[in-house]
Amino acid sequence: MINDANQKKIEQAVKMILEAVGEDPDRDGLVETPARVARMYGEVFSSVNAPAFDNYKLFPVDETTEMVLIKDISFYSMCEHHLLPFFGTVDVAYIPNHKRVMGLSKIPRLIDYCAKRPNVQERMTVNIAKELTRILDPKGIAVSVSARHMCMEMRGVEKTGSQTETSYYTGAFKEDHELKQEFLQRING
Ligand SMILES: Nc1nc2c(ncn2[C@@H]2O[C@H](COP(=O)(O)OP(=O)(O)OP(=O)(O)O)[C@@H](O)[C@H]2O)c(=O)[nH]1
Ligand SMILES: [Zn+2]
Repeated sequence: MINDANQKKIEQAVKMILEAVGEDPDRDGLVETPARVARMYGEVFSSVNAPAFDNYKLFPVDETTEMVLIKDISFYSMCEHHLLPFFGTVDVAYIPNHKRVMGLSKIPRLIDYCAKRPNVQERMTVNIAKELTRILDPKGIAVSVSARHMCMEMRGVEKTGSQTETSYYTGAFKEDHELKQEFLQRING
């Protein structure tokens, strides 16, 4: 959450950027832009210095419950090198432990929590697994992230539509080749 002082700080910075690129920050279309950008940064960076993610509920299950897989969860984040968006989908699987599972909607919420800060895709991928480990202590986690990076598309190397894929495995997914293959088959098939 951005407080009033920081909102003003961003507004001043955006005004300076507009001036530096040769724009007139006082023209009609731009006059409210610094304030809008400050509010927007408040949204897309809302996890910076936020308290640990605690918006979840755990539910009891039988100990034989197997892989819980949620596919194609959309996310939007910002690359920390250029402050341009990278966005795509996350597939997450875990093997429950301690006879408990997490409320399903809380996994996309956790992904948003991990996404709403300046990021690199690799670190976001690992962070999702770390948060799930903290909350659930599962027998294993698999996280696969596929994303488009605007810093590679609209500038720089300009490779439109290229996808960056990252993954991270813990516990049973790391040790059990068949389980990892099952995860990959289910997310790709
Ligand atoms: N590993 C990783 N790299 C990223 C990510 N997002 C952006 N990058 C890269 O960060 C690098 C920054 O490299 P620099 O050479 O300092 O920046 P640059 O001069 O703007 O580089 P170009 O993008 O090649 O023009 C670039 O290669 C980006 O593609 C990410 O999530 N993970
Ligand atoms: Zn970038």
